Amino acid sequence: MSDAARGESGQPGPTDRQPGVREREATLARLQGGLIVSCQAPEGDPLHGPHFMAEMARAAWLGGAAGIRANSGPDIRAIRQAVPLPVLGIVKRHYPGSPVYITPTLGEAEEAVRAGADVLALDGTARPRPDGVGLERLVEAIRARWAIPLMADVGSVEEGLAAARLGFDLVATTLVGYTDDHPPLGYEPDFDVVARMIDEVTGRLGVPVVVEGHIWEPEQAARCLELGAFAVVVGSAITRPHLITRRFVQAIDVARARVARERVR
Ligand SMILES: CC(=O)N[C@H](C=O)[C@@H](O)[C@H](O)[C@H](O)COP(=O)(O)O
Repeated sequence: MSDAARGESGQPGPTDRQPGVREREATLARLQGGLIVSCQAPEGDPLHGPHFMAEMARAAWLGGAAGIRANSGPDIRAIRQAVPLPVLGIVKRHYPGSPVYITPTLGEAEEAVRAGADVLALDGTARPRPDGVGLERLVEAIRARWAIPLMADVGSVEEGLAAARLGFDLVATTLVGYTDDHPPLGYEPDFDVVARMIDEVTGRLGVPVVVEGHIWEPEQAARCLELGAFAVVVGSAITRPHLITRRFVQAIDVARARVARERVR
């Protein structure tokens, strides 16, 4: 959301100037067919904090990223100042007893919008939210306040269809492998789910699908786009050095064990 859209007080609300249809369409057009780099480092991570995330976003921008996904008001604000790219904003917050943590309530939505998110992403599953407000009502409340494109992070094709019917501008596969609907995934997205999501959500309902999560190779990202994805989001494989290191170490450990076995024979 542009500074003008946040109004003179800096406090967005129903009366603030909002991005027009053209501005929203322009934001989505900039993301279409591109790589969105998720720059996130949770507390405890060596790169945690807005300074590191802004620099990470700058590196992604230099590499040709079309957009950035970022978590928390401070990170979104810093990244927005650092790079001229659309920011998909989320605020992750864990509430006791609630499985929903990606922009779970209106409060987190407000934090992301105030920080300058150009697209707001939120958990688009039907799972219970910490404040008991259902997804449909939350979407209504957000829409009543801000004219910002909304992206639903879902864990199944059914949830993708439901989110598309609720009027989300984008549906993302972010939570596939993280809910009860699907076993955990490794270093590859579930391409069956990706293909079905695109067929159903984009093919039948005309809502663009973003493939996010478990993309570790450039070829996987390219395959998603060939299948008809609107854009792809890559996080860990680009912005989480300790996970990238671990992958190399695991491969080396496997090779070392194999060599040792062959020597014994
Ligand atoms: C499930 C969940 O909370 N996903 C989060 C969403 O914001 C991030 O932790 C992921 O890093 C992001 O989705 C990108 O995925 P990957 O890091 O696999 O490229």
